[in-house]
Amino acid sequence: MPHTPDSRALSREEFLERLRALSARYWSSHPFHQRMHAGDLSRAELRAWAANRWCYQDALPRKDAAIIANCPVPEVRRLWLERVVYHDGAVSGEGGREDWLRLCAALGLSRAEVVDERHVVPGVRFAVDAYVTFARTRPWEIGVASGLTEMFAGHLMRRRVTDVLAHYPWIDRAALAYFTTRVEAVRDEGKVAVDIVLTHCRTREQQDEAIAALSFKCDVLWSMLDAISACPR
Ligand SMILES: O=C(O)c1cc(C(=O)O)c2c(n1)C(=O)C(=O)c1cc(C(=O)O)[nH]c1-2
Repeated sequence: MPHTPDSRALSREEFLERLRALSARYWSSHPFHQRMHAGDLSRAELRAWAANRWCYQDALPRKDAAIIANCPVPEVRRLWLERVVYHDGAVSGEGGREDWLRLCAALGLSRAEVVDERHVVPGVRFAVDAYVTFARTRPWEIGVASGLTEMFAGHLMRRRVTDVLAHYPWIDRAALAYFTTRVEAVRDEGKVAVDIVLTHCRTREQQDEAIAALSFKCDVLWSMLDAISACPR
């Protein structure tokens, strides 16, 4: 489809600047994460966090598959498929979901009680469902934009590994494989996703929708931690 240049469109630099400005609303500044990084969470709180975040981890490949299903661009579908394989693993027993379950096991949660989601609170389920529905129902490039919180995630994950090892000595490094592995992937995936959004959101309307999508995603993550914070300590 030929593009008519939009005179109101932001330059790549301005657009990127507007997206990056949303880092102020990222969940790194949520009080629950701040308590986690300061070593103030009880074992019960860490377990509630891991069991609830499982819901998010489990939804990611479905969210990414929804973006693929909506996307008419083969090069983007090929790139995006790597995300599904990353989380589900190339074979059974591998991948991000399995690494998350290993972290849960190290925190004292059985596989069965995580996978059946008995500990997942309604606010987390609502937030995660909203994220998957967003990817299913919005244009594919706007779905990609909603995942751009990954631009902010690398720094937070690196700090998480250091802070968790320092403050919760009963958790060993092997249990944190999800994060130690994910840090590298997020850096590369983040660059790919930013480039896709900057390239495919060309009109001012699309750019504004992409910024709103990233804002929505900040709300999804923040709401998850609000709901997790209300779990018994
Ligand atoms: O630990 C974190 O703080 C964190 C944050 C995010 C994020 O910002 O959405 C993701 C992840 N981790 C993550 O591990 C991950 O696989 C991931 C995928 C996505 C996404 O929206 O597609 N976000 C994130």
